[in-house]
Amino acid sequence: MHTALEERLIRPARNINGSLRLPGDKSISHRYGMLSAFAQGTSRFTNFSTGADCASTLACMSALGAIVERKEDGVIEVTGVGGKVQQPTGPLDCGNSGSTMRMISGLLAPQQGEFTLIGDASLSRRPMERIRKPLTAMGAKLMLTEGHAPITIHGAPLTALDYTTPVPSAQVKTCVLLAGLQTPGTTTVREAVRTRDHSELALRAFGANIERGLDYVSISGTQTLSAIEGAVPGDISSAAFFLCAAALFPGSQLLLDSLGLNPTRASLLDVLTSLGTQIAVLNLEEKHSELVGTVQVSAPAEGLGSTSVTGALAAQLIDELPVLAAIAPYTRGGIRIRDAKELRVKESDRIALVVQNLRTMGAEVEEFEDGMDVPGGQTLHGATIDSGGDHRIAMAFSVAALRAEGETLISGSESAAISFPEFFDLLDFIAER
Ligand SMILES: O=C(O)C1=C[C@@H](OP(=O)(O)O)[C@@H](O)[C@H](O)C1
Ligand SMILES: C=C(OP(=O)(O)O)C(=O)O
Repeated sequence: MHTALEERLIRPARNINGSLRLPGDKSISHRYGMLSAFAQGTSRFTNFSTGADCASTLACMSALGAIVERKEDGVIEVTGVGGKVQQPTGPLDCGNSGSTMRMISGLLAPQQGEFTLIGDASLSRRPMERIRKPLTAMGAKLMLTEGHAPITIHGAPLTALDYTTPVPSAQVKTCVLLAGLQTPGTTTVREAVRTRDHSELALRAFGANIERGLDYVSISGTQTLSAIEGAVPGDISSAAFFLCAAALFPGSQLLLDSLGLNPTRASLLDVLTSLGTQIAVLNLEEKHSELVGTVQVSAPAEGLGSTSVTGALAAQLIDELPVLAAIAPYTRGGIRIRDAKELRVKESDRIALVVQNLRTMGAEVEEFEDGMDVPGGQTLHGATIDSGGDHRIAMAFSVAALRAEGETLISGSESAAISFPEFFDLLDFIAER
């Protein structure tokens, strides 16, 4: 089936002003959705992610026997299967969501039954060998299609594993932990760069026993999870678009409340600070061990400076790099990004698409295998942006468009709904024209 791409016109803005509360974090919602569906009892969440990716997770978990009820005001209730999933009647459709496919594979590998996981064209191009390897080492019977989806799993009892992840990936870490949860003995995941730790925090919240050190996390099997109630913190990766937009306009004032500020996710605030943006964090509290707070941003009168994102920082900021690169031409000194090769295997090749779209808007940019150099002090013009069906590219260039000369058309703008369906309405709300 071929569906026409939607186009969205973005006009330049004069300023960014406003106060917002954002929908729930996508990464946390995936984990709460998956774990509550697997646990014993009924869980209840407010501010669950409104994105299509988390809807894919919930749909897969329903097909596996969980009862998912959507109440008013973004509340969802999930009654779990109590540790044993049902055999689904057809393939589990993970849509566009790498998180869903990789994490559910770990959950299902030790379960009884046969499961097929499929995804859309973009997800079917993404690397899955990274989960096949550790799961196979645990004894799982898991077949890929030339390294990709569709994935077929013949569930079987597994043996515990001590695994060092070759690429920084919280999805792979979670996949192994979810298999370890159901496997006798202790399963350990070691990582050179500490990736987002929502799974560790969520597993604990659901009652699992997890041990962790600076560079490892261990889970002992077999454990039963119990239902929880909670509020999902606002999504900082969605907030990134508005934080970067505000940083572009001296005189802007943006306040985001109930925002997730987990230290493994909040490095963007440090990077924006290093560029000269003033950021205040207020009302910090913890919800199921996740830090939540209010963030107030205002841009420097003299414009943004320059910065370099490399090493562990690049891995921790991986989802925010497209928007950082998209605002880089408007800084005074430019932004250098390296060690971000993983960007090439996301929903699109995000290095290639960012470079292509920056050039379409008239920017000078140098592409590297693992990043890019974007010089500062540039003037961009409006253009037609190819989002490649990638939500973060569509939203990143909507932000770049706010400071461009002339209007910009975002082609494939509907992809924003993968993580942030409210994006364009909220952008209109805070952008003064
Ligand atoms: O665990 C998660 O929720 C995610 C981990 C990251 O992917 P990788 O695990 O592939 O690095 C990130 O890019 C993705 O948006 C969400
Ligand atoms: C890479 C992303 O998600 P996923 O891997 O779950 O598709 C993303 O949201 O930017």
